[in-house]
Amino acid sequence: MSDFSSPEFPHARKAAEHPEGGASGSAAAGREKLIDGKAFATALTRETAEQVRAFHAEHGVTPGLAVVLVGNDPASEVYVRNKALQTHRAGMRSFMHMLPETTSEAALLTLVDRLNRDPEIHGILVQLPLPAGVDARRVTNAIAPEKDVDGLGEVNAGRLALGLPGLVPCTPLGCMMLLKSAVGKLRGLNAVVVGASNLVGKPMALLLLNEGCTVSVAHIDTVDPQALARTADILVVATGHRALVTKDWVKPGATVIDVGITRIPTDSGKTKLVGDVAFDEVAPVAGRITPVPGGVGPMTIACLLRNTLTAAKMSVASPDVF
Ligand SMILES: Nc1nc(=O)c2c([nH]1)NC[C@@H]1CN(c3ccc(C(=O)N[C@@H](CCC(=O)O)C(=O)O)cc3)C=[N+]21
Ligand SMILES: [Mg+2]
Repeated sequence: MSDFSSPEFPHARKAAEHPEGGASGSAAAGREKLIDGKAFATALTRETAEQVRAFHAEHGVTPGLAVVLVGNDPASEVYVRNKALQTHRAGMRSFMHMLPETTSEAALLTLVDRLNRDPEIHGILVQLPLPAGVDARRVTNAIAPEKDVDGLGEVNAGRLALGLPGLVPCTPLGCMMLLKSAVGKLRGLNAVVVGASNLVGKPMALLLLNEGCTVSVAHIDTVDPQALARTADILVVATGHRALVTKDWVKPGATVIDVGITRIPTDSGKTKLVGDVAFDEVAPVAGRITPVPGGVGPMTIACLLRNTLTAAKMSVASPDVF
């Protein structure tokens, strides 16, 4: 069971001490500055796989994750591609529901209800965004709280706000693990979160607050987000605007976590992923920084698997949480 007020991150040391495990990003930045999310995620998933084996040996249960993808949003497809691979790598079962763009809200609610009742499924994730005309809040909230591995339903979101144990949204959880690994003690530090989405910005701010940071959130109506960002010891950027954060936004020595993923075309006619941070100019100023790709993205998936295992454990333990 994860605990918002004192999460334990057993691999923090491992990943921090072995940052050479295949991160991308600018070599000029100095590899010691890079926070290697990919290596950290690999270690975390390896540990999850071990726990899945032990859990199966004890209870005869294999954790199962259902993913519902409606339409063909490119960001969601990146996620699905990596997720299916990792789920099997962790020894879990994966149930994929790829539905057409025209799927109705009623059909989605019926599917979620069926998944809620299915004893082989311990985690349910409905990929966002959902098509216009579908009430995403209604669908997300229909997921049973004990299977809500995205942590986006009202029960888990409320528990996070109250500092109680629950299922924590995967991307913010992954960011917290990377921060603990890179920074160590967070208590008393100034943290600025740029972006206030329900998926990342808001839960991120709450996790940082629960760790004793002084937290500010910059959003679309913030008058001078750059000046606010410059006060940050910890800067988390999750806006979806590529290269928004330039070196003038960053206090020297700050730890920078880049949650953005935008796919852009390259000169050679291929595509590549870029973040919300102008990496090449920010990296020399920052104390530590996550690359894109190879930073937060892999951690999101590793945390989804970890949450699915947590949900499976709760299903056999008659939890007092929900
Ligand atoms: N309900 C819901 N929950 C989500 O968490 C959610 C979602 N919907 N919809 C889509 C976004 C996007 N997202 C990603 C997660 C990992 C990578 C990822 O693995 N990134 C690799 C990609 C490498 C590559 O393919 O090139 C990296 O950054 O290194 C990407 C994107 C989760 N999302
Ligand atoms: Mg929980």
